[in-house]
Amino acid sequence: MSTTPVIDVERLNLTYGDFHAVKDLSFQVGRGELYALLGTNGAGKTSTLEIIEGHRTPTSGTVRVFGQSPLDRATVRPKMGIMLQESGFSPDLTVKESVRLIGALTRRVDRVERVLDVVALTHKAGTRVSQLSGGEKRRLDFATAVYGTPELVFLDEPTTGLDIQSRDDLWDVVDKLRDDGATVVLTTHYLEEAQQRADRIGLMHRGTFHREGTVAELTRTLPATIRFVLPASAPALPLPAARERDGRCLIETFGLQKDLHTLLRWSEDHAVELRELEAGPTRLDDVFRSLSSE
Ligand SMILES: Nc1ncnc2c1ncn2[C@@H]1O[C@H](COP(=O)(O)OP(=O)(O)OP(=O)(O)O)[C@@H](O)[C@H]1O
Repeated sequence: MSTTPVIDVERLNLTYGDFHAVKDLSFQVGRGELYALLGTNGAGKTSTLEIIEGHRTPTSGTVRVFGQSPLDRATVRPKMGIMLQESGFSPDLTVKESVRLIGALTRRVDRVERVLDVVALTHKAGTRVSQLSGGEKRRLDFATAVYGTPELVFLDEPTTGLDIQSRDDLWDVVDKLRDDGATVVLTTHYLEEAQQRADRIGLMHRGTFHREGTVAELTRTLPATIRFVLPASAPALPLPAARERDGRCLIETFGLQKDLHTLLRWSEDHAVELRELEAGPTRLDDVFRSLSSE
């Protein structure tokens, strides 16, 4: 089996006039991986993806997709399924005509009926795009990533506007694509989805990676949290805690189990109820907040 990464980005730079949008970015995505490119607004995610997808030329650096320049569109493009934030299908086309158009544009082979079934739009095949609901439009956008079972799939905010059932359905389809060997690059502002789904995450901030690694690697550097509400009459806590409004307390710790044990024993000894008690490891949201405040 080939060990060449599906995506290989080396010292990528992009400037818009004198604005340096992507700065010396390097990363690789291996075959079969789900890689989430996350970041603050304006971090440079879209710019980076546009270069990898072959829509934009970098100012400097090298990008290889399947070992080739993404600007070599005739070779690389048929292997990519790109679900943009908005595909821009003509509002006058029907759903079926739009799906057929994907086949013509990507030059991949598939059956339109199969794709309609996979994205649950068979019952809307004859409906014009202009008459679809927001979630249905999003499922039609998703057809671009499904048509012809591409080897590399880009999902740009794929679940925005989808109800919970449609989200689960979409992820089931993505799982199937991955079972067939597809590599997936995801961008999303739903950090929980990235945390659950991604093998690795690149966290961008101001044009460069702030952190990169597995979710475990990203969260390991931050303390776990214990949150609860304390009655006003409670005696002094056994551990240092930040006091927030209305008796809310926050303990940050690298020894979650030990500190939780200390706290629970203290509450029992003093007959103090810790209301709304929550304890858990750092979530990706917390990593993001620490980033935004830098
Ligand atoms: N065509 C352009 N001309 C000039 N500046 C641009 C252009 N496109 C993007 N930028 C700037 O480059 C920076 C990176 O933009 P980009 O769209 O790549 O960020 P992003 O991480 O995708 O952001 P978001 O999460 O807000 O969509 C931003 O500051 C943006 O204003």
